[in-house]
Amino acid sequence: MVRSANPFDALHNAAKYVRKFRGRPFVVKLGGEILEDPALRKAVCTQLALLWSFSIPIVIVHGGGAGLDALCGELGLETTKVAGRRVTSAPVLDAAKMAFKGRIQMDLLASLEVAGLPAVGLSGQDAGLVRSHKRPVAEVDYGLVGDVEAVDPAVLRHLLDGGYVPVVAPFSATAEGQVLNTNADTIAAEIASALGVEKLFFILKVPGLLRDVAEPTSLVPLADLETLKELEGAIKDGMKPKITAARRALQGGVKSVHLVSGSRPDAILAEVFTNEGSGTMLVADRNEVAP
Ligand SMILES: Nc1ncnc2c1ncn2[C@@H]1O[C@H](COP(=O)(O)OP(=O)(O)O)[C@@H](O)[C@H]1O
Ligand SMILES: CC(=O)N[C@@H](CCC(=O)OP(=O)(O)O)C(=O)O
Repeated sequence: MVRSANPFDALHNAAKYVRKFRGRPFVVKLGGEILEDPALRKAVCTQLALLWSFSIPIVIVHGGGAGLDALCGELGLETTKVAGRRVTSAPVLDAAKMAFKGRIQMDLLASLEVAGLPAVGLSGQDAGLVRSHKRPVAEVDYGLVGDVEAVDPAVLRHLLDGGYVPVVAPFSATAEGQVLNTNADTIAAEIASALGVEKLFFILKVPGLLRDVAEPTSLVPLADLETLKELEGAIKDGMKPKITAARRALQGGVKSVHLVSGSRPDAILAEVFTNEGSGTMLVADRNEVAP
């Protein structure tokens, strides 16, 4: 983070962004690796609490892939992921319910509460928030995995209007009531588009989108839909659904998608309140970004 020699300059600069974003919700997706580390989780929640104290409403979508991998290991269930998405049998879906809506969400709610945020836990199943159908079998049978059909953000709007911070676990449900495991990046992007937010954040363990995943200094600070095509070869594993989701959000009207490190104590604040940012900003067309 570039720091100003004069703290009042920094304050003036931050105030510019506070005026811009006040009252306009951000959607923030927290990845499973961050959630599994209590110190990182605490640092992220502290930064989100600061945004909220500046009257920026927040909707959180959480993952939990790493935690579910560990639980499946303990239960003797095999973990299979294809292109960053989990093949989900009935026993794996049961484990996902225990992990995502149970331990992982409750630990996150506790950290948010301690940071001063009035967080309320729900999932895409609640009040028709994320409606889906079972992903059709093609080269891969993903099992009990949902493809999103529609989002009804009414329940989120009620919570935001009441001053709460909704925290959404990565499930969706069919019209017949079948709960389906659904990638958290996908859910975050669909919710961001449905709410018409300006910014969607993905909080990760890595610094952002990297040209070379083995080289943390190869950060891509800004990319648009064209640049993403050129970077296709570098986008692997869990980054694949994230970039697909980011594209979807940008095409759905979200102005910018930010990939930000949750491993650095002030990376989220730097991304929101400084001109330089800290991670990767994705936009539809870089020629339309204000200098
Ligand atoms: N080009 C890339 N830049 C950054 N990370 C990448 C890239 N390609 C693959 N990855 C991997 O994707 C991971 C992020 O996806 P994922 O594990 O699903 O994160 P999360 O659970 O936080 O959402 C990174 O930790 C990194 O290992
Ligand atoms: C279908 C599918 O892949 N669902 C994901 C949902 C959790 C998730 O997305 O967690 P992260 O954001 O931590 O990766 C899974 O089971 O891992």
